[in-house]
Amino acid sequence: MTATLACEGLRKRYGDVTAVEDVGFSIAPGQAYGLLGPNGAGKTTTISMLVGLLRPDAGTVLVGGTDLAADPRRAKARIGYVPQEIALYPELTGRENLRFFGRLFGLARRGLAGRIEEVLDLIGLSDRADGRLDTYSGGMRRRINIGAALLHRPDVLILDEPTVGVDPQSRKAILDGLELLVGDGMSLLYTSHYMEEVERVCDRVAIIDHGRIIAEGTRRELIAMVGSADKIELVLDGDVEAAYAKLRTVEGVIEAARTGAESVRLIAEGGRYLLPALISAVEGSATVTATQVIEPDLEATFLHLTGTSLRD
Ligand SMILES: Nc1ncnc2c1ncn2[C@@H]1O[C@H](COP(=O)(O)OP(=O)(O)OP(=O)(O)O)[C@@H](O)[C@H]1O
Repeated sequence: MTATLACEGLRKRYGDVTAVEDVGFSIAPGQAYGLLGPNGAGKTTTISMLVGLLRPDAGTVLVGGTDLAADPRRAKARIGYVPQEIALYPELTGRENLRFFGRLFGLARRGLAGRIEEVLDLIGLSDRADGRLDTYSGGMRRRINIGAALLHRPDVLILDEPTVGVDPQSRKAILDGLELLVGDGMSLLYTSHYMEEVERVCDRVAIIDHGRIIAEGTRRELIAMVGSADKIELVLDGDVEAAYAKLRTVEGVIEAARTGAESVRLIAEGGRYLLPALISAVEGSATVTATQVIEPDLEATFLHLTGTSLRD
């Protein structure tokens, strides 16, 4: 099957700064692909090369099998690009802004009005379409950005950190809308430094750091890289020191630490299933008054691979 979007060996340097080095991945039709990395990791530079705004120093981009460098017109027609900011017209309504972009992109007048209504529905702004842009929240404006990128029915939608600076309500509307689009068969390239968004929206994820992809796979594959151990927090009432000594000996417990006068942290294989054994182990010394099992997530993978936290 031809990939909707594929790139290989992408490189971009700015003087001494290597912004992107040897970046490559492939997005199948209907796949939601996440590019996860901290600020400055090279996400925007990568996207700029994928959409033809920046010429790579090396590497190739294929959009639906068409080489972007050889036939940019044809390749770009299949891409919907949502940059971090686009200039919208504050004195025009949401609908008028979409009409403006539709004409700017060269869409035929015939059919445009109907397509605008479809897009307004997709981005959840049908009932506010006649409001002026300067009365919109930041999140509503971002949704108009997304709508503008969808007008020409692209095969792949590329979004550069679409929820930065967006209110929670719009954030939810954006993520819900993207899930619907993917459900309808659109491919997505989603970049973010919020791992919980990438975990929610994307089937496959590349972790990018210092311009390079350092890990790639399904969410499950990436999380498996940190191993299958869970973190368990226990709050105890009674002789905590004696209980702690007993907990350390329970089979499956890999590490144990006192984290407070009444609390203990354990790292254990299959932590969830170990809880009954832990609770009975401390019997006679203390009772467990609260438990929390924290399963590994992409944040843990990122920490494991880079030694730094995603949110710096
Ligand atoms: N025009 C430029 N000139 C010089 N250096 C640049 C330029 N654009 C980006 N860089 C550098 O390249 C690296 C990657 O930047 P990029 O904007 O692609 O990262 P990012 O992951 O998109 O981060 P952010 O979320 O902050 O935009 C950074 O070190 C940045 O300072």
